[in-house]
Amino acid sequence: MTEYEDVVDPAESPVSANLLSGDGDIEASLRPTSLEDFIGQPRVREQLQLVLAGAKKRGGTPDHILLSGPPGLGKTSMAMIIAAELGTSLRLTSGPALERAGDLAAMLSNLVEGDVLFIDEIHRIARPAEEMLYLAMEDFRVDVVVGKGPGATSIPLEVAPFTLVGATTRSGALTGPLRDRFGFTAHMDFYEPPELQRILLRSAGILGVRLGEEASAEIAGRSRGTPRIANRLLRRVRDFAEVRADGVVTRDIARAALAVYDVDQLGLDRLDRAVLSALVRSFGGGPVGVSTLAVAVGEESSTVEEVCEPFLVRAGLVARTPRGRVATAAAWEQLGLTPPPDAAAGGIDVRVNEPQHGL
Ligand SMILES: Nc1ncnc2c1ncn2[C@@H]1O[C@H](COP(=O)(O)OP(=O)(O)OP(=O)(O)O)[C@@H](O)[C@H]1O
Ligand SMILES: [Mg+2]
Repeated sequence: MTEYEDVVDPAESPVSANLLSGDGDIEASLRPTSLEDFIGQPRVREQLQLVLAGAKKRGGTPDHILLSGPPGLGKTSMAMIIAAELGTSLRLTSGPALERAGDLAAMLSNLVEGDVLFIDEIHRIARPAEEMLYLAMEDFRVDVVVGKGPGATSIPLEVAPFTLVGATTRSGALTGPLRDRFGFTAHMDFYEPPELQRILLRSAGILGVRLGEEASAEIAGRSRGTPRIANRLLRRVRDFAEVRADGVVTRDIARAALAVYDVDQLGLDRLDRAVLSALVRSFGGGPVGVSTLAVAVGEESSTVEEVCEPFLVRAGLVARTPRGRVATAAAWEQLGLTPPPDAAAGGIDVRVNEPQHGL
């Protein structure tokens, strides 16, 4: 599919479409490559800097690091930066790819001392591989089982000291033993508009887009706190500016382009609005379970839970309660409806099964 087809396809939303996947080469070219270069997440950056500098000073490998947060906030970029800062190589795999323990054993036995092993979507790792990972993380060895039944023997195998970097959009879905083996957890949070603005201006520089200050603020405000969305909107706005104007992205051009793509003032796209609308109109504002909501909008429950919901909660439109998801008064107003007198206020986030954890 060419860029142009991508642009005119009305079924594609630039916001949630492919949010869980990347955008290939362009995305790669926009990745920050050092901690210095990484915009936003000041706490995470400072904490990581200490973890890495401490390990370097001791001449050892740093503790295993877990990066958690919604999609598109820079977890993969950060994993690459960790390896770059350590001056080592990054071996990349993902939870779903590690279906059998043997897949992981092969990966682990190929590691060279100091390597960073990056496991994306680590919450989706299969149980046998996960159990092998415990041992590898703690003792830098694995037991490879050879044969079946009573004749099976387990052969211990040394693993070179490495640093595991795990990324997850659902840290609550990680088992306790796995979570406990990470020495440091970095919680990536949504970005503030001024940070997104800096990211946009940086990306525009790399892509050669003439982006004005006001236009960058306009796009930043509608990027749902997410750099990947900011970069994607920038590319869509650029198309608009090049096709319908002289290529310069002014605030008015940005506004007109975003209107074409159905991205509203809050940055909500069609799927977000469908979720809100189902919650309010079909379920009277809730409480309703996330899987029921997903069925109502014809989406995967994981997409609704990991892509839409974190931002709707953060925007104060949806509250998570132990009994299910509830529309806040702001959600009713967003849809142009009068909230019922008992509508929830924003900012409520009571999660029952997701333990909060730090170090
Ligand atoms: N702090 C940042 N500064 C500049 N660009 C960033 C930053 N964080 C992310 N990006 C941009 O956003 C894009 C998405 O980042 P990345 O792939 O690292 O996210 P992710 O958290 O791994 O997402 P997912 O959970 O979907 O895998 C990158 O291509 C990069 O260009
Ligand atoms: Mg990623």
